[in-house]
Amino acid sequence: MATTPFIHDVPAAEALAAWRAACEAAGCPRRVEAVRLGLQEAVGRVTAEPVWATRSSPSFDAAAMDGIAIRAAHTIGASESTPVLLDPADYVVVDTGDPLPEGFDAVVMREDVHYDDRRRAELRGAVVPYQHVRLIGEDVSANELLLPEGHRLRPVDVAAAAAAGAVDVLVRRRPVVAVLPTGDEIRPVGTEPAPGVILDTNSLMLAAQAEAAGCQAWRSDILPDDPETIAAAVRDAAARADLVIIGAGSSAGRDDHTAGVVERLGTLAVHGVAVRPGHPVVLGAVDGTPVLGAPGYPVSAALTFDIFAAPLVAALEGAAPAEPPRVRARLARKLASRMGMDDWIRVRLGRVGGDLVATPLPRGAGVLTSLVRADGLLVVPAALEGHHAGEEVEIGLLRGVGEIDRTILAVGSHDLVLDLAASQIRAADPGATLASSNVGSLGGLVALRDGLCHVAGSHLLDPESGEYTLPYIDRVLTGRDIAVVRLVHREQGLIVAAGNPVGITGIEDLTRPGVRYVNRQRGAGTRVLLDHELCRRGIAPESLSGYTREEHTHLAVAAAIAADRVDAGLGVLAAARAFGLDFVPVTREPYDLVLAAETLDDPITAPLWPLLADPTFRSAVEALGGYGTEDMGRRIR
Ligand SMILES: Nc1nc2c(c(=O)[nH]1)N[C@H]1C(S)=C(S)[C@@H](COP(=O)(O)OP(=O)(O)OC[C@H]3O[C@@H](n4cnc5c(N)ncnc54)[C@H](O)[C@@H]3O)O[C@H]1N2
Ligand code: MOO
Repeated sequence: MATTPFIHDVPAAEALAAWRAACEAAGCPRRVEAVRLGLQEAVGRVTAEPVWATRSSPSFDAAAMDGIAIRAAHTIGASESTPVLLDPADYVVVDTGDPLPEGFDAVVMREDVHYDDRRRAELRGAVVPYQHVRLIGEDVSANELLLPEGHRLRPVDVAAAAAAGAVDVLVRRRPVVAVLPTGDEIRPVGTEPAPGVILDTNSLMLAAQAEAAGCQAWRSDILPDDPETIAAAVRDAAARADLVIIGAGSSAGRDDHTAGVVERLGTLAVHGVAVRPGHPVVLGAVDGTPVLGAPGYPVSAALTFDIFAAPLVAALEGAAPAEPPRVRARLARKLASRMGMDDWIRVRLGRVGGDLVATPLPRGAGVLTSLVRADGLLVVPAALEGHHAGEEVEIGLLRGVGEIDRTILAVGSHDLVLDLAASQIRAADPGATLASSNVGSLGGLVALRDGLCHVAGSHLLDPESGEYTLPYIDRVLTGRDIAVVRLVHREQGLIVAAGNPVGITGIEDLTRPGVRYVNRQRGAGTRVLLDHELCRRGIAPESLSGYTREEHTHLAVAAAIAADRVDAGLGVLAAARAFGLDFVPVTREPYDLVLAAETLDDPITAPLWPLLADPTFRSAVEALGGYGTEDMGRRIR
């Protein structure tokens, strides 16, 4: 196939099939070689031939209980009122696992045997033949098929194989995966960050993904964006590996050489798939070895491995690729998706009122934490424009349902105290999780109304009454039995660069020419607060340069100031401190947790309440700066 000036959008399944066909045509081996391994080394490997039992297990009739071996016929007619007495010659004391003595056909548990003073055994019930006897071959019989070919061995499999007479098994060797990071801007992990420097986090991840998929992985040095160097490295790797992964350079930039190199050295089967993230993927073969060009963005790289590399290496081992368990969940909010591309959406999951709820995480291909925090993956197929809020969707699980069922979903305004609480809850109970997602205070109350979270974090000022949050509850959650638990009081103010170089002294200064402001998103309590402060002073929002520029968290506001993209933003003192910035106080406000009253007694939220009463936690919160914990945990409604 000829290279096009730009990449195609081949559907994922078609791309995989085209890659397979190209690999076959290029003479890539269908399977890696088989090796014989001792059972203790074979777990995780895939069988290269069936395992037949050469021995029965048990290999003799065995007592299944501690007690006595008897002849069942001797007990006919025995009952509570007409017990049978067996002479010592008519029974043999046996322990679990002992061979059944010759001529005996049943075992009676010692609990059911009474002896008289002449050591006669009294039995108060009839016994059927082979009671408590494990017959020859009960587990497995000689000549039975124990494990088929293409089976990934688990601990139970090797134990059963050993019991059935095996000492070793013929399995596929681990496929070898070579990872070749490329890019002039890429530096090894551990290098000091500087503008333009990107740490090579992808090769760490891709190699680990390969190992987790059962392969042996190695990484080359980071290669410069030079086609000759990359070509030489690919040839070298192709000679030594079963799959070569070239990191980055997959797209259409001036320094993107992956597709060109693959085409020049061998076959370029696919460049560009209808998958996002992962769009510019390169699939081909060089010198009889499959080659995958993984896009540079970390989420794209990770998903590309799962979608394309994992099935390929599983096929090399002769096994089916691992499939995540699937569940159905309700979507917490509307999800738009571009037609023509499979959209891989990372989601958080939690169980609210019996239903699993999926909250989409940030979608950027560079937002690796979206995969870190994800409980599952939702694929919006190319044919769909997205999903409605509340629609039931299918999710591939990345975490156990048990853990998900113990996740407190906090949705609403972001506060650092929630992050601290999340880490403390996990430290105290490894099975419990607090997951907070930030949609602003109002968004949190709406999510609570719609049954999409357990707890909403809110600090919404009602300008008319001067009260926080409660008036909004009456409006948004009308008629519901709602509890409000105070979390903290906190200092809100203007975050400014260290040393306050622009000389901001208060809200009025935000209108000064040249002062660049960064706002919070609509529905965020901090934005409501700004609007209130502007209104009180008769300042029009349009007179702030940057009123429409939005960030979604206090920390993101602080980060923008630290990077000198803007001069000021309203936020909490703790966020200013976290970035070593200055702070001009504006007000002190309460931040509350809003929840359905019945949720107070829900076992899911149980880990939260003792934490709020814990003096150590309170001191840790105060140490963040700008927080008052005097009312922490007090129910104010
Ligand atoms: N004009 C277009 N530009 C881009 C397109 C497009 O269709 N047209 N596609 C975008 C998409 S989608 C993706 S995905 C990326 C793919 O980029 P490349 O594979 O060419 O990779 P680079 O441009 O070299 O890097 C992208 C990004 O990833 C970082 N990176 C690279 N290597 C590593 C590594 N080992 N560890 C961590 N991060 C890495 C790199 O520094 C860049 O930030 O292209 C878009 N552009
Ligand atoms: O397709 Mo790219 O891989 O979205 O980021």
